[in-house]
Amino acid sequence: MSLQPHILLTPSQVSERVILCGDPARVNRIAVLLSDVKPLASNREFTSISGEFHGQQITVCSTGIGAPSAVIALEELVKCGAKYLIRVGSAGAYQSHIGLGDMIIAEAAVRDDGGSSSYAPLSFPAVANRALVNGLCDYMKHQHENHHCGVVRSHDSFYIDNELEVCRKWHQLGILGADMETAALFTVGRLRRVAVASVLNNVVMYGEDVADGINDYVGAERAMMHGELLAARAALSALTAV
Ligand SMILES: O=P(O)(O)O[C@H]1O[C@H](CO)[C@@H](O)[C@H]1O
Ligand SMILES: O=c1cc[nH]c(=O)[nH]1
Repeated sequence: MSLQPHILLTPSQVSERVILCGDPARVNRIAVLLSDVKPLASNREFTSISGEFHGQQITVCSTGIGAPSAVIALEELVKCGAKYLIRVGSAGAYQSHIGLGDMIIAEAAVRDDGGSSSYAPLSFPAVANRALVNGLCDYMKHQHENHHCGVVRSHDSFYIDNELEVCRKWHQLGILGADMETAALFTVGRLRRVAVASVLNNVVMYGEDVADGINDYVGAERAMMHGELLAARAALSALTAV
């Protein structure tokens, strides 16, 4: 099969187990957890490497911001043979008990994004793969790290005028936090018959607690960097357990 037009990868370069992350810079931060790391490609928002973890080949690929580019990456990776994919992302919390650097493990996602709607009506649920979710939760329990399993919301906009109102609505409905890609990845992954999960590092406290976060800026920064690596470790553990 030919070179994929956006990720610039061929099937021989992609393993069955894949970590997806939004930020291209995160790819190299995740690389420290792998051995035998090889840079693969870098085009637009899609930066990729391969490496090994506990004897398994792993591909790490960034997806940029938002559902459209995340789904392009997913589709092209699946064409190259990816079968198990975990998003290692960041989120903003919708609940005040979720601290900075805490893990949010998405069991399902509210489809407030446009990307997933191009594929399926809103009545189609965005649900994670159960085996991968169990793997992520098992890892967190084993490490005694703060983690929260439940439903997240994926959206398309950061700067809408009624942001506070929207956050309050989803807070009241018990949604754990927000990102921009999880719902589309779950929806399209399900349609393409591949296993997808998402583990999100909380980088924004829920509204009422923002002042506390700013007062402890250094502590907050440390917690979030710890959270990013913790999410990646959990993803590697879950990917190599399936
Ligand atoms: O940290 P990443 O993976 O980029 O994810 C989150 O950060 C970006 C917004 O700043 C969005 O892509 C959102 O989903
Ligand atoms: O508040 C946030 C932080 C990261 N990603 C989001 O979508 N929202």
